[in-house]
Amino acid sequence: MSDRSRRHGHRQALLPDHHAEIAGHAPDGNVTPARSVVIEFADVSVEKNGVPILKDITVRLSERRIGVIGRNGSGKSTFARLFNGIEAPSAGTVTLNGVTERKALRRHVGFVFQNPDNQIVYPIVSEDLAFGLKNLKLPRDETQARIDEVLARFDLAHLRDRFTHQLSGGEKQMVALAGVLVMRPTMIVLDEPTTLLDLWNKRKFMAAIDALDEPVVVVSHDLDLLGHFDRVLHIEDGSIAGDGRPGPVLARYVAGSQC
Ligand SMILES: Nc1ncnc2c1ncn2[C@@H]1O[C@H](COP(=O)(O)OP(=O)(O)OP(=O)(O)O)[C@@H](O)[C@H]1O
Repeated sequence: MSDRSRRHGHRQALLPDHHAEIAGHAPDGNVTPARSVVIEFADVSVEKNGVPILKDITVRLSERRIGVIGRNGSGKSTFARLFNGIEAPSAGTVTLNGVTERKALRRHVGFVFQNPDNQIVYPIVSEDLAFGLKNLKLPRDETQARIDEVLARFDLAHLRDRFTHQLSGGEKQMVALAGVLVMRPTMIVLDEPTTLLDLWNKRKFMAAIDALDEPVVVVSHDLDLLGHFDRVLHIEDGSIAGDGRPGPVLARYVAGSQC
């Protein structure tokens, strides 16, 4: 399997069956009030080539907006990738509302990468959005309705028939997010999603994130993005060094960075 197809696996794998039951989307696709989403890491460690990357992480997350901060190489991306099973724990378990199997986690957790070029596969926006839906074998009308809905939701209808390679960085990141949302995931994890965006697109993208009903986990070095979140985790050297409301966690993190 190529790197690219591995990266896209999560989009293909998002299927509606269990998702309907967890996220509160009725089988006909209509959204009902979501019941709470709880993800639990129990004694989770990740080791690569004998190097401990994450060390015995135990945490229970149920907030709607969770930020993850930490120094370069501290283990944030590895932590983020565990949510939807792109990464496997070497020890311990990750459980989302009772679901632990990695393939099943992929069905429930959408993942947005830092660089949308790693996420967008097809040359036309509407084709790209249809890509993950193909596996669902939905009637054509339903596929088109979902695409129209997600484009309308983010004011992107004008991009429907555009070449993806001609989009601006901000437009690409919005299309990448739409490609995840069209699969109606239970929750969404974003790994440094605004790094490539200018100030305007960053604000627009984060406004879109704030508007989501789905629970969201955002890994970011941009502390301004996380100030209004419900909870922030500070990862340091593979462990959770800070956890709580953004104010105190971010303040301690900033204080710790002073030379
Ligand atoms: N296959 C591997 N073998 C050994 N070490 C690895 C391997 N893959 C990743 N690492 C190390 O794991 C650590 C954590 O990586 P990770 O990408 O999770 O960090 P991060 O906090 O997201 O960093 P950044 O902010 O720079 O993106 C890094 O030190 C990285 O070099």
